[in-house]
Amino acid sequence: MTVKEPGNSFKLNCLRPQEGWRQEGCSVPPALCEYWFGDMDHSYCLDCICNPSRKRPSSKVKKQGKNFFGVPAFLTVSAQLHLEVMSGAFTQVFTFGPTFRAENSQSRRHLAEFYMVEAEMSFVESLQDIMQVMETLFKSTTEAVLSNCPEDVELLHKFIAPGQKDKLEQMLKNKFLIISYTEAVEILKKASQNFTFTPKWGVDLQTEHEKYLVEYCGNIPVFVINYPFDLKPFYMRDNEDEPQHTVAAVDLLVPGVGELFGGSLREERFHLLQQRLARLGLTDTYQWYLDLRRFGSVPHGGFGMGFERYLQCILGVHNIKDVIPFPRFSHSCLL
Ligand SMILES: NC(=O)C[C@H](N)C(=O)O
Repeated sequence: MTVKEPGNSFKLNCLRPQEGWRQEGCSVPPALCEYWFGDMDHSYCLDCICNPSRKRPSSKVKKQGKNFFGVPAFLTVSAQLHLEVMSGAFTQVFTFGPTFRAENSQSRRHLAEFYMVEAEMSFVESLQDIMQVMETLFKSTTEAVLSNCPEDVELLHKFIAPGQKDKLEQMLKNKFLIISYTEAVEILKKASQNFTFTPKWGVDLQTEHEKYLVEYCGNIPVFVINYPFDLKPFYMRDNEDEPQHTVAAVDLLVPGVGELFGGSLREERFHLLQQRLARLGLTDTYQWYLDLRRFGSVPHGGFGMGFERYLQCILGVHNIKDVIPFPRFSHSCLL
């Protein structure tokens, strides 16, 4: 392994297919499964990669020929909607599979193809319940990785991210913090730091904002909850509050990476979902989703966690392209 000065810009090509990847990269999926099957009693669902409709423009990674399926098909951006169907039958479900996003980004945190762990739980009525599962998933998986391959994690920490071990310990031993989106914007407005994007209620948090918030919170992972209604997708549950109208959404921001998990309570109320889809002109596309509510639904919610970002977070690897053997990103699909 070639070791360069910490802080320099380097590629971990040597690590990708060798020990680091095999030990950490490969020990995470079993650790995740152990958590879901063992402690949580979730059912594993395989999801499909080709879907007939797209939820957001970023799913346009590749448009399949119309003739093959008879309808235009797109690569999946999330298994969530299918997991919602399955959670109606099996109560608690999860999946772990490839996900595609056509973000035109060269950033150190984005890939066009990545893996996501997604979970959906029925009879969940508060964000608190979802955050509890996110926090235990993060902590128990990390503890399993640390106890299954301590030497390899130590080696990576020593040469790639000195100080990461202490940071990880802080994350594991402290309770994650919770702030609302509105509080987050207030904190950012009061910051002495000049941001490239001026923080403003109703506008998405940028990477620089997420970084500031995590540092402000003492480098402990922080849940940001209740985002503006107009910023979020149609399936998130309306908090029906005013004057600042929000939905029951939650993102978990972690040191060094920013957003690691995203989730929400889902809108299970037929009339509210129907109005929202109609306003967005999506009624026909999501008729099947609406039917899930039409014929009876239960309060439910879930989340997704980016697998490669999780590896970045626990190992302290700066660039996401260094935790995956064959990274795909805009204008790059090599090998
Ligand atoms: N399953 C989830 O809640 C993940 C969410 N659909 C996302 O795309 O981030």
